[in-house]
Amino acid sequence: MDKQSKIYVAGHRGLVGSAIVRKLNAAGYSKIITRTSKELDLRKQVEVGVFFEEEQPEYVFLAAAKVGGILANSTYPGQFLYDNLMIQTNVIEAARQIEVKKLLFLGSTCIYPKMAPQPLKEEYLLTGELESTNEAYAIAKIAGIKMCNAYNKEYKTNFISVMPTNLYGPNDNFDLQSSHVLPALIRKIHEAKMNNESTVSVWGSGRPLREFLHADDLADACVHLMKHCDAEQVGEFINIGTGKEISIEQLALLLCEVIGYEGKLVFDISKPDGTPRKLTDVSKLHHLGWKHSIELKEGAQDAYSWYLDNVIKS
Ligand SMILES: NC(=O)C1=CN([C@@H]2O[C@H](COP(=O)(O)OP(=O)(O)OC[C@H]3O[C@@H](n4cnc5c(N)ncnc54)[C@H](OP(=O)(O)O)[C@@H]3O)[C@@H](O)[C@H]2O)C=CC1
Ligand SMILES: C[C@H]1O[C@H](OP(=O)(O)OP(=O)(O)OC[C@H]2O[C@@H](n3cnc4c(=O)[nH]c(N)nc43)[C@H](O)[C@@H]2O)[C@@H](O)[C@@H](O)C1=O
Repeated sequence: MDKQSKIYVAGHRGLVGSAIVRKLNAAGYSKIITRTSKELDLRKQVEVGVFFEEEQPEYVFLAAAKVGGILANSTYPGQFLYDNLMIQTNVIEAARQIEVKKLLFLGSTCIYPKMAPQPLKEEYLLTGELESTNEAYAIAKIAGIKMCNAYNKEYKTNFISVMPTNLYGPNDNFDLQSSHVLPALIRKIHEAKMNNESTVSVWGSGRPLREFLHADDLADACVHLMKHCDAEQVGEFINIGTGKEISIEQLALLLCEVIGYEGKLVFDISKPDGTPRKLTDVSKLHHLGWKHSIELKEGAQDAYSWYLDNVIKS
């Protein structure tokens, strides 16, 4: 991939897609193609095919998807399955038809079995029952991995699949019903502080462990892999993470410190905990020459600053 390559970033307005566009712009890539979901609904196969025929991208970052936290995933499994299957299937097939040089597909570490050994190694895929709260989404993502690998085998494409851990950063989703835990807690703790509330509600027991990677780090890893690692080096897919975990309770306490809130945490056990742990084994990623650089405390401060500058002040 060189600075004149035609690069399509699907989902460019999202948490991941916008980070990838920022990273590519900063590195001097000048031919970046984007479309909003209003301009191009990637669930529509014919429209996707016409777009690829007309634009002829050479590289594709597939960061468009229907994405949400534990409550959204467990409430709308049909939409999560349908939208993600349609989006990824249409884009991967259209990329094959016009012989895109390379495509990077974004999955998620929710693809692993609920009780898989930790840290999660890539070979643990499909070795056990999935976590029920996001099974539909996980099945879609597993189908995407299998499709990229099937196309590499049959059509000799160069399609790589990456499985990031939980992400956060600029352009995250702060809607309290559909978001992930970190942006939800930033908003809830900030609002508790502004409204002088004595408590803030944390869903579940607070005991689950999660790993958090800043979207700018993820974007850096995606560009690194797109530039330097082909399908045979990546293998079936590759984890992207920090290899470090924290409990939800400790995350909430860290965010209270970052935001300057001194009230109490109240745990709402009517909400699901989800999978108890999903810590990535990142040895394969390190072996391919990439390691994260943004630690959680620094990243959380950056995410809160972005929230203040772009959500509160807007
Ligand atoms: N957030 C996280 O914690 C994690 C995310 N991932 C993966 O990273 C990828 C991106 O996630 P994230 O950036 O968080 O998601 P966001 O919800 O922030 O962004 C998703 C993007 O997809 C686009 N999109 C959704 N539906 C359609 C559609 N029908 N047609 C065209 N575009 C569509 C949206 O476009 P528009 O804005 O124009 O509507 C949006 O920009 C996903 O594959 C997700 O599975 C993996 C692990 C963790
Ligand atoms: C990236 C990954 O993200 C999803 O999996 P998840 O990690 O379980 O998602 P989550 O971030 O929503 O929750 C993590 C933990 O945090 C707790 N929690 C506390 N308080 C809030 C809260 O206010 N909101 C949310 N959402 N969770 C909260 C919550 O109860 C749970 O124990 C997949 O659906 C899928 O999208 C996927 O791939």
